[in-house]
Amino acid sequence: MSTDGAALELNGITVRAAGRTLVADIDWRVEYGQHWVVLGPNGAGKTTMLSVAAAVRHPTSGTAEVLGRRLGRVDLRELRRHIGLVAASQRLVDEALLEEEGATALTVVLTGHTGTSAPLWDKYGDAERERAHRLLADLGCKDLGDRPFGVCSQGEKARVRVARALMADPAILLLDEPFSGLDLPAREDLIEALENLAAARSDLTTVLVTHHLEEVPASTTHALLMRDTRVVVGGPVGEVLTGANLSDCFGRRLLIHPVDGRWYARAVRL
Ligand SMILES: Nc1ncnc2c1ncn2[C@@H]1O[C@H](COP(=O)(O)OP(=O)(O)OP(=O)(O)O)[C@@H](O)[C@H]1O
Repeated sequence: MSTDGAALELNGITVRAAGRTLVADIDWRVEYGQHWVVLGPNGAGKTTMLSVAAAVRHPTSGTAEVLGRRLGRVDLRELRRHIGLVAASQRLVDEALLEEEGATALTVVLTGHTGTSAPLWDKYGDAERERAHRLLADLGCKDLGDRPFGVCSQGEKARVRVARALMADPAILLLDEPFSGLDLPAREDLIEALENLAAARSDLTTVLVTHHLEEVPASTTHALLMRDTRVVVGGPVGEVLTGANLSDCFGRRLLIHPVDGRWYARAVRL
């Protein structure tokens, strides 16, 4: 896949459903190799916007180009092969099936190669198995290969999901609230794994949707803040993650503390 132009370019996109506007007039450009975080209150439109970026839904108006392909003019299934997506909405069906079958963590990662919710064994040779093992190791869970996915902890599952999304060697990795339900050590392990991934694969583009500033990896290069269906501000992370911008975005006076490349937030008590 060519890496000319932007990894993602949304021009004036609006998404409407059931008589409501879910996102309105969004302009957003993500260059290859950038690592974005998208923050904003519940219902701001983050997941809706990410579903356009993931080539899962079309905008109602405006244009969306993902990896240089214009949505509406390309085969979405083919395009999705180049997009790694980790999102609760997309995982429910797949994972229930895999857990029922007693699939191991390695098998779950292998299914990322075929983009299927069941393993297609004749498609996985030694090279794919080696790659799946390597990805598990890269995500800090090299000993999990033989463990049934169903018994893995929430933190282990979260990292296996990222390994699965990377199995098809995507050009862009989209993560929608990958930290939800994780305890503090599991969250920190996943953040470290994402930072290591960014360091190891300089060509990979990532977009992370999260609710918590504490979950923004130090490898993040850019931030987009959303509120009420719209973008409040987007740009280099150091310029965007300020107390003034986040207070504006969340509608509360917030203080932001950058520490060692990470960020912490708290409300100002009146
Ligand atoms: N298919 C749909 N039909 C009607 N309303 C929808 C649909 N999908 C989403 N919405 C609504 O659109 C708004 C934006 O939803 P979205 O999931 O994009 O927000 P979000 O910023 O990701 O929120 P959260 O942080 O709570 O996950 C919400 O009010 C949601 O209820």
